[in-house]
Amino acid sequence: MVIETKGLTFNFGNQTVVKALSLQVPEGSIYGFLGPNGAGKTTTIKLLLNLLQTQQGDIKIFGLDFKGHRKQILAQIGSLIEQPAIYAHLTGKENLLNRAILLQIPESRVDEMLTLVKLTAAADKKAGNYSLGMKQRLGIALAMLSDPKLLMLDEPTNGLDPNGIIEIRELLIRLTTQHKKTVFISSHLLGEIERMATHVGIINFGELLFQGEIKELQSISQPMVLIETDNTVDAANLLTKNGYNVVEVKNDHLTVTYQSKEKSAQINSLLIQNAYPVYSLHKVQKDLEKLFLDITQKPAN
Ligand SMILES: Nc1ncnc2c1ncn2[C@@H]1O[C@H](COP(=O)(O)OP(=O)(O)OP(=O)(O)O)[C@@H](O)[C@H]1O
Repeated sequence: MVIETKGLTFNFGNQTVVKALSLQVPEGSIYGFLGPNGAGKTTTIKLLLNLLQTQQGDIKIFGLDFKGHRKQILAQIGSLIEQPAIYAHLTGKENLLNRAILLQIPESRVDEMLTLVKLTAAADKKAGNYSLGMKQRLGIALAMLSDPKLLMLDEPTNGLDPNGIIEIRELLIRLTTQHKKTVFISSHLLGEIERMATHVGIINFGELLFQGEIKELQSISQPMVLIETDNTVDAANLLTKNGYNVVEVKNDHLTVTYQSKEKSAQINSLLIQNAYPVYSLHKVQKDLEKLFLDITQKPAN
């Protein structure tokens, strides 16, 4: 594991904003850290970067205990929290050169980073004139300059247009697949994360509600059978009497929990034998957006 926390807890005054968090971020993953606004994502990232002092629990990064290996660990993490620290009056390239000199990194890395984030053509433009998406990419280039193993990004696509979002997504996928990095990215948008993440952690009110591979999240969403018919209330009664779990009754359709394809065929026969016309019958997977809402709509304690 690249990041492993146990019982990580943090309070602001008497408000517990991170509750006994046990994160497991595998090497080479894009780990999407999902949660609505105020869930505790930024606080968690700040704890992982030692920008906030851990009050309770343990953090291991690269297999090393944070306590005792702080410097060694932080030297291998690149991060982008809120706005990137960019000098608006300097060009993109000058911003990178400045940082390279400061960190005693060979200047050749600057051109490599410009290529990586696809800013070569805009290298000599003032960074103040960059679009938001270009600024974010320059921020990622700055974070990657020292060639860290782990990149931590706090809502890097906030405020970006769809093209800007796609560019960041492609960049992060390149970083993990071609450059063997691990990316930890927070977001409140599931749709955005599911297109790139390999692993997901879902946090709400400081608590981890789900953690696993993206496909596990998809598989825990129960599929349904949607049936288009008439007299839906009566049809629903018939199905219920025959042991089917009807979850929704609308004017023109019914939704029943999916069990198997044979059971779906039996539903079809049963309705037809009882003179309910079946205009259509198909299996639907609950989309992740809906699943995310279901998981996070847990009331606060
Ligand atoms: N410096 C602070 N002092 C007191 N409370 C704070 C402070 N920073 C954050 N909080 C509170 O901690 C909780 C978690 O905030 P945090 O910023 O970690 O959430 P988040 O998931 O990153 O949300 P967002 O997407 O809105 O940034 C919120 O209730 C917030 O109001």
